[in-house]
Amino acid sequence: MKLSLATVSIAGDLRQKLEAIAAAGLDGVEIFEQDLIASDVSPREIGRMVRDSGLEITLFQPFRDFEGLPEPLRSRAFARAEHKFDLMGELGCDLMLVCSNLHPAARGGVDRSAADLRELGERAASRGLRVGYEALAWGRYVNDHRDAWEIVRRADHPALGLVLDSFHTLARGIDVDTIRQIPGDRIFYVHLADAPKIDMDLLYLSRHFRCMPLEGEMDVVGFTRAVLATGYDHVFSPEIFNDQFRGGVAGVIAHDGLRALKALLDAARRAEPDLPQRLPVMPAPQQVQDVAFLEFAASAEEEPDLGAFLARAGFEHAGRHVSKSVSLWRQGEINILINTENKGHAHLTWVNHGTSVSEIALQVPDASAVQTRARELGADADDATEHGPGELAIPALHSLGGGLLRLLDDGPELRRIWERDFAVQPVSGGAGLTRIDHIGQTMAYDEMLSWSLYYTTLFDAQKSPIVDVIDPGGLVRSQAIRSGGLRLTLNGAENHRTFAGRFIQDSLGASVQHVAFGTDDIFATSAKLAACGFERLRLGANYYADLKTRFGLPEDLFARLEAESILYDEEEGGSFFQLFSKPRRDGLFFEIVQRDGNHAGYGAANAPYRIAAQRRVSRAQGMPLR
Ligand SMILES: O=C(O)c1ccc(O)c(O)c1
Ligand SMILES: [Mg+2]
Repeated sequence: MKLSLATVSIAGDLRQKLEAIAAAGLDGVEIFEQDLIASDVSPREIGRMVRDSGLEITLFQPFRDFEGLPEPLRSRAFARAEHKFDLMGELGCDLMLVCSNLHPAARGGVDRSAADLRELGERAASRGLRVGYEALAWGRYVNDHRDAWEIVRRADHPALGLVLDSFHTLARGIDVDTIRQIPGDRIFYVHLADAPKIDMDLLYLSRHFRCMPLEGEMDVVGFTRAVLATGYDHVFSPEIFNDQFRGGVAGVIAHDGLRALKALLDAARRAEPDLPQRLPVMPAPQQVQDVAFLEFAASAEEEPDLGAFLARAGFEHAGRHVSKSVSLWRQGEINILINTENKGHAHLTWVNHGTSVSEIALQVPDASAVQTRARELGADADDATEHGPGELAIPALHSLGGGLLRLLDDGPELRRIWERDFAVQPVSGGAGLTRIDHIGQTMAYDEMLSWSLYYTTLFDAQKSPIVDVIDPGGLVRSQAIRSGGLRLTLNGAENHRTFAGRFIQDSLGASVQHVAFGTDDIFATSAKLAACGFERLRLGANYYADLKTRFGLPEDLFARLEAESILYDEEEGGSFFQLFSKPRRDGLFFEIVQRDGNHAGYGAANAPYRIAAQRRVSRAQGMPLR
């Protein structure tokens, strides 16, 4: 089995694309014709470049508008194909994709198409080449893999096979199990792509919104299982037409491609253990149990200010690291570290991003198995575990954006972290914050899919549909991910005029912008916070005027919400209370939430009003927001 990537999936000129695909560790590359024609490198030289970088060319594509044409178009199509066969000889590629015809003059008819493709197969075979036929979801006569297969079956030529593409099958809602009846050796190639569930013209959806397998909402695992069940064991190749990918960082997207492929094959193997192929073996994805701690990187000068921000939220100083300049702040089950070391990862984070979250530590069932899975999925885990003599070696991984994920478990070593690495003193109850409810990470919108892929492939996690949040400066898209006790909200900012976008610009890259803490009694917490000097974000009167009529809240409850600037939301599962701190000058803020019943949301309906209020505060503090 070979893992490949189509050049159309990433940004750059052909040379840059090949470098990125090779560096990501894929086995092969599929040359999209436009990339070749646009290049000033000769086909022979391209072939050499590919092989020199350790890759092979898995496919040349697409050859369009071929089958079912009347003369003289038919003869011209064959002449065009012969020219492409010459080119493939120079490239050193033996498989060409023919996609189903869109030409207005094309005629239907299974036998006519089968005859044309049979002849093309014969001509290809005479040069030692092969042809694969793919049904485009918007093909004029052929738009279903079952019809494409019937044509290939009737053409009955060894050099002609079928190309399957998860997008075309899944976007049309075709039962993937129909693939299981196709003999595996008649499938010549498999394209993989996912997409969000948006109801729109399929050609437009395909050309702009495809994404890597597992990044969207289609059942690409079911598709892949059906393909594997046929015995197919050749190439799997993401072919992603995506507006963000075209302008993204090629190396990152190529890396995502490999990660998506490996996680996809792993998911298929777990769902269907009897599959005949040798598939990548890695530890199972685990559910996170809890957030064990968060570490902020700061300078010694800035530590008092951050400490005061924590103290105003009810945190108490609870001890220090035995050998490093790291202080521990506690409340309920929550542990927050402030690291002011002048070397190591935290220091680097501070140098690059200023005061910001440098590590997220997660409690998992088996930390070293998570680290192994991450490595198998291409995460860098080697130099991440910094520790002094006599201190615990806590497994860690580099996550995206330069942060570290630290992994703790209940094994005999790691469960001793607080007694071994810290001198801890007891604290009182603070303001009643019990645990970290969720962590809000802000990134550029075009990086958001990479982040969600990272978390959802590493852990046993579910993602919620993306919601649009309107900031007066632009759109921010928000994606919630949950794995057991870990809830994340990824906020993708489209520009730097939004509150989130401004934060990315100021911190020079993606980072944690907010931490939400849970309480069991928002009003008791609110009173205690007031006593601690918590600076709460004030919502406008218009918000409360609307809230009053939105839900039938009792008068006294509503009055308290308004007086204490607590936001409210409701869904079938229960109610949700939110209270925000004013943002710091750097844009970081805290949120306090109470979930009643099974409320699983994040107050998306309130987000635009909260953001507008935050912008007012930040502008008053001198942050240059329009
Ligand atoms: O959008 C297209 O035209 C196109 C071309 C080739 C493919 O393999 C495909 O899936 C789509
Ligand atoms: Mg395709």
